[in-house]
Amino acid sequence: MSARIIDGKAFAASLRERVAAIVPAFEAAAGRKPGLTVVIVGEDPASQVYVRSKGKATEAAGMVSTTHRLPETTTQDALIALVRDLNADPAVDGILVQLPLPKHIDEQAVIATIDPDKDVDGFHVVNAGRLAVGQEGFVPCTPLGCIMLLEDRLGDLSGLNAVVVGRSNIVGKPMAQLLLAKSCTVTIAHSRTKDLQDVCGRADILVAAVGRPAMIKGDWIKPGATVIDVGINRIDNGEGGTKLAGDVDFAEAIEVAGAITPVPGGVGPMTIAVLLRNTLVSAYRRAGVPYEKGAI
Ligand SMILES: Nc1nc2c(c(=O)[nH]1)N[C@@H](CN(C=O)c1ccc(C(=O)N[C@@H](CCC(=O)O)C(=O)O)cc1)CN2
Repeated sequence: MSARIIDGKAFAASLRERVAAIVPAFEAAAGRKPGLTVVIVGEDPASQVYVRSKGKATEAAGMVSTTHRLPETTTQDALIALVRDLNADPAVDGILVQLPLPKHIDEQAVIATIDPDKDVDGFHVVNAGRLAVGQEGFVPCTPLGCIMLLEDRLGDLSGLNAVVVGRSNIVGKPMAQLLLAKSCTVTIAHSRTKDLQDVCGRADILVAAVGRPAMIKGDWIKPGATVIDVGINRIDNGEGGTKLAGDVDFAEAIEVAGAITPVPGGVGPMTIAVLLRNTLVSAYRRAGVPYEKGAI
């Protein structure tokens, strides 16, 4: 058996187009464009690439993109002061502080400063709480993108056994909450889980978000399962360079799974597409303009 490849790149492109098609209607109703501000501290090369991509995608969708590039030596107080200014700026609908931050800055303290109603990353504890109790808020972009891919592939997810390997605040935990909200039977597994292979083998939906290249082997996967690989690990390509690899052993998994996201080209591109979606939703909510929820 050879699994169907879930084309996250194509799905993300269509989501970005859908968002861009709605932006003019927002502008006509609100008299301004939606605005996303991204803050990056330091020179982490991968973060620089992601932030550039976010800026380009935001502009391509017809929104206002602003990027604050701060030096590695920026103090936590200076970063928090900038976030407070952005909270108070009516033209800013979405604030995103690129992670990871330099070690001398407490990420949680910075995230806690972001106005929850501009927190398009969905990382603020208020948005985590809203997700947990089923209230409207912002949901982290990567897990929401995974749910979109899963529903596109499987339709109704209710009753399915879902296993999420990884318990981070930005992927594992919100992913589990979203699957629960879709009426899946959810297990969160992690590095201390006993019989991890056995736990994974019971999953109709297996989400890997551990950050360990090729950790999930083919014989861990239930035949026909849908596998969502959130891992983006840079590894040696054997020719003196590097390449990206997921948390799932793709060559093995493709022989067993029913469908699987590749790395690259699976979940990754959904992160930025959903960010644009969250920014547009924020703009509508903040402007008090009604919008068709199903459309975005
Ligand atoms: N504030 C945030 N920081 C970080 C987030 C986030 O959602 N909010 N997520 C990641 C990084 N990230 C966006 O910021 C991101 C990661 C990967 C991709 C992506 O498109 N990946 C491609 C491969 C790209 C490449 O060649 O390197 C893919 O998987 O196909 C987009 C965004 C951590 N920080």
